[in-house]
Amino acid sequence: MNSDAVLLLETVNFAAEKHRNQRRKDPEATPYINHPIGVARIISHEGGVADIEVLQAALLHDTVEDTDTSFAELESKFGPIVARIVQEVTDDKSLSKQDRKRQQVEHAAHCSRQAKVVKLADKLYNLRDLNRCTPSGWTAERVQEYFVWASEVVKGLRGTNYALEERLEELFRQRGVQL
Ligand SMILES: Nc1nc2c(ncn2[C@@H]2O[C@H](COP(=O)(O)OP(=O)(O)O)[C@@H](OP(=O)(O)OP(=O)(O)O)[C@H]2O)c(=O)[nH]1
Ligand SMILES: [Mn+2]
Repeated sequence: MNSDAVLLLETVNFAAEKHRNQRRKDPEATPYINHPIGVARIISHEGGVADIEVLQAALLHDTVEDTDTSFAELESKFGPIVARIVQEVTDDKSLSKQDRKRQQVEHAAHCSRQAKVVKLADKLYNLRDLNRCTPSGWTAERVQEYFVWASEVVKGLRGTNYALEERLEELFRQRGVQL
């Protein structure tokens, strides 16, 4: 039995159940699970990273932030390393939105390499999604502000994965945003 394959299916199934009632903000209300699956896929397919714990953390990365999942639950099901990576990429929801955004910029450089890979792929997925279509209710200015803020976060993540950083740089360049 290929235990990595079994583990990944357990993880993606857990994430799918947790995000089952959630939709993306695009006009078609795409199932939310497309996002964590896409982030994990960017890491393996484009980043060339096959670290099972990083791929699991990518699949789980929004479960605590956006569903009823706790870190204790992740730790008991998937172990301390996966739970720690998810914790590193989870915003503190008790803070105001402005403080959360500022904290991401400040914390990026202090994350582990594993967490940095997840954060790079998360930003890459979301920026591509913004290029694909505008979330309901977002103005062009809000989209541009997200690019500018994301570039500030990505600055702290540099030196982690050349392929992902190159692709992010190209997206920022297209928007006239200096990294
Ligand atoms: N581009 C895009 N984003 C969508 C869509 N639907 C949901 N999102 C999520 O919205 C978040 C970005 O929107 P914001 O307004 O900045 O954040 P908010 O969720 O705190 O309101 C991202 O969260 P995140 O993954 O936690 O990442 P981050 O905000 O920490 O970078 C992203 O995954 C969509 O259709 N397009
Ligand atoms: Mn995300």
